[in-house]
Amino acid sequence: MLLGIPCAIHPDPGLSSSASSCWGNMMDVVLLHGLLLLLPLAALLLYRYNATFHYFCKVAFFNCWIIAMATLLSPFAALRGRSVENMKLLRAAILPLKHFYGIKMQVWGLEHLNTEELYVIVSNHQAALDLMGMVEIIPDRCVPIAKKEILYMGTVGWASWLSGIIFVDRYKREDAINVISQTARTMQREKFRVWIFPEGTRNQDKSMLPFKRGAFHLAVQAQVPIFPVVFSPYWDFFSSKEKKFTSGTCTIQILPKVETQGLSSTDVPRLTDTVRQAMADAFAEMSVSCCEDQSAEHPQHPHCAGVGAGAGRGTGSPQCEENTTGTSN
Ligand SMILES: CCCCCCCC/C=C\CCCCCCCC(=O)SCCNC(=O)CCNC(=O)[C@H](O)C(C)(C)COP(=O)(O)OP(=O)(O)OC[C@H]1O[C@@H](n2cnc3c(N)ncnc32)[C@H](O)[C@@H]1OP(=O)(O)O
Ligand SMILES: CCCCCCCCCCCCCC(=O)OC[C@@H](O)COP(=O)(O)O
Repeated sequence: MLLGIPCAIHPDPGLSSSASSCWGNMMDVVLLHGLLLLLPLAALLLYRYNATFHYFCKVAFFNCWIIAMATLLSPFAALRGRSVENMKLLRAAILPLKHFYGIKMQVWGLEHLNTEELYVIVSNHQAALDLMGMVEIIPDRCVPIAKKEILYMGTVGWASWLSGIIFVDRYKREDAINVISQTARTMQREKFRVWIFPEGTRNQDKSMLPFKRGAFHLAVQAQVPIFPVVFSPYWDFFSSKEKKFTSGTCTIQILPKVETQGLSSTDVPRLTDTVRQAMADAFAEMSVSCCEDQSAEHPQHPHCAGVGAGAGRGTGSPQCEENTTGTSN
């Protein structure tokens, strides 16, 4: 008997039709087992040697991790209710991801964020992978502004809502402006910081998109400073166009704060341009050191060396904090 199928092991040429169909069943089972063994092997080989398959596996793992964590942690977050304190759970859930992907995180200028005051963080937005960089530096009591679509992503939406993430409908300008104006009032009252991606969408081009003005209106209305944050280009380890996802290094640079005290809505266009220019300069500088990294055989904190000269705009020297992971692909 094989897996509950009563059957002779060796077929006899003189067997009845029921016996030969029994032999057929056994062959099916053997083939099925063979296939079941071969499939993981084939997947393993594809993962190892096919960059596109590798990319999709890693992206799928990223999404599954977020969904799993959101599903696991939402009930705990729900006990507290909607609260910015739940961002700590979200942060802890995402922090380990860099280890799985072999992504090293280098942070410069973290000392700029070590202040009691409230502020708005603006950063460039390359991919969902930005979440891994965000959790490296996100200060206490800080919530991102996100597109409303995330709210409808099942438990991910639920976890995001419970963590106090603020949602805007990008296709309804009036509504989005209202949400931002209301945020300006509540961030002072409830003492929280806000993180906005002023490009408004993901962008992996060599330059940043024009900035939306909401973040700057928010900072001016709340009369809080802006901290520009720049993620170095992901080109050497991630590209959704080329379907590339390898291990690599991401540098996060926190630029000195830009004050908004005394500014009004008429100053917003100029403020937006000033901040974008500072970020674009830092991004360009990081792009150079990013490409140098690729060619250098033994880079020794190349980003620190590269930025020390240019990006120490303003206070203090840039702090280079390497947050290294062990694994690679
Ligand atoms: C518990 C454990 C759980 C574990 C699991 C975790 C799950 C993890 C999941 C999730 C984590 C979080 C993930 C975060 C990442 C998400 C990232 C995104 O979603 S990025 C997309 C959304 N973000 C934005 O879109 C930026 C904000 N947008 C804006 O600021 C825009 O300005 C907006 C929408 C308000 C309007 O956009 P316009 O396209 O119309 O363009 P404009 O040029 O900016 O504005 C047009 C006019 O309106 C004025 N305006 C804009 N905002 C104003 C305001 N607040 N007040 C007054 N006027 C305003 C402007 O000054 C402009 O007018 P004039 O040209 O200057 O005359
Ligand atoms: C029920 C199905 C759930 C599927 C859940 C997939 C989990 C991944 C969610 C991670 C959120 C990452 C945040 C992010 O990076 O969103 C992209 C937006 O910023 C910009 O959007 P777009 O570039 O304008 O499309």
